Amino acid sequence: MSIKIENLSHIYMKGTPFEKHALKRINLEIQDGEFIGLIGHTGSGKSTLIQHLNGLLKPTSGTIIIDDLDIADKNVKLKEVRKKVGLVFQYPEHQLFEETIYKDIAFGPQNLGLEEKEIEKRVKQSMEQVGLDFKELKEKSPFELSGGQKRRVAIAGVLAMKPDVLILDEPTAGLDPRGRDEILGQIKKLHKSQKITIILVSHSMEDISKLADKIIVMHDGEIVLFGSPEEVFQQVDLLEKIGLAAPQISYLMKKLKKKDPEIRDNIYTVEEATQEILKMLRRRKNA
Ligand SMILES: Nc1ncnc2c1ncn2[C@@H]1O[C@H](COP(=O)(O)OP(=O)(O)OP(=O)(O)O)[C@@H](O)[C@H]1O
Repeated sequence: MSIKIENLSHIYMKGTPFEKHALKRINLEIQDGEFIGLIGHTGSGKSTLIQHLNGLLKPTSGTIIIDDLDIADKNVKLKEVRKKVGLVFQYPEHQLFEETIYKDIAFGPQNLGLEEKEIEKRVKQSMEQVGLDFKELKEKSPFELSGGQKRRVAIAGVLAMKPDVLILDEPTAGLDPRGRDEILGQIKKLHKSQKITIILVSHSMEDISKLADKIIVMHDGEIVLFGSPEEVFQQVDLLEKIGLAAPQISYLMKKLKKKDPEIRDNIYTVEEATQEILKMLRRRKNA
């Protein structure tokens, strides 16, 4: 499902002393099935942008067309928009409230008025899609699960609505490295198997670079970069100016790899880069 945003602006508390121009004439086109990473500092406008995509926020001006549907149009029902676009909020496990995992995931489809048989099918499928065992876990309380598993239940709840676009706001926030890897692995699998459009919001260039086909970089309410990871990483000066320095490491390590092919791929942190450079120096010493 394609998304086309034209001249989208959003001003919070317009006309008050607290007025905030959170989105400034955003233009963006996302193609069906793309995996998009959305990155930017706190306050750059990421959450404001994604909340427009499922109708939670209305534009101050501009249009958002999702699959030929102008979702800002007053006549378009929010229920229709939510069926197309699933949004997983930050810390979605805080919104789990039913006594069993089944009931929690079934909540959305029940609201759609689906038959019990279809609901069960969807709960089962969406649990499988996030790597949770249906039989073993369906009657358990969500609160018996680990942080990462709870989050997967919350994601399954959104998947059970069968959205064409899945937006995840900081899905790895607050998880330990294992939980992070699990969630990212599941999201990657999901994209591959379901071919849905995914927008992954993150502060971590590392997470995003591992998964996304294209990266959107936001700064102060504007999209300052939009392109493949390779294209975005090459804009070293701009990224440095807005304080997103990490991709520089990846970019420089790629350059270094041309001189020493044994350097491994996908290095995004200072620690990893240091390790690889030390290994490279050792290799040279032993050569
Ligand atoms: N409900 C609101 N009322 C007023 N201002 C708001 C509101 N929500 C966000 N803002 C402001 O709008 C700007 C963009 O905020 P937004 O939450 O979209 O940024 P973000 O990039 O998602 O940040 P984070 O990474 O912290 O989630 C910020 O300056 C923020 O303070």
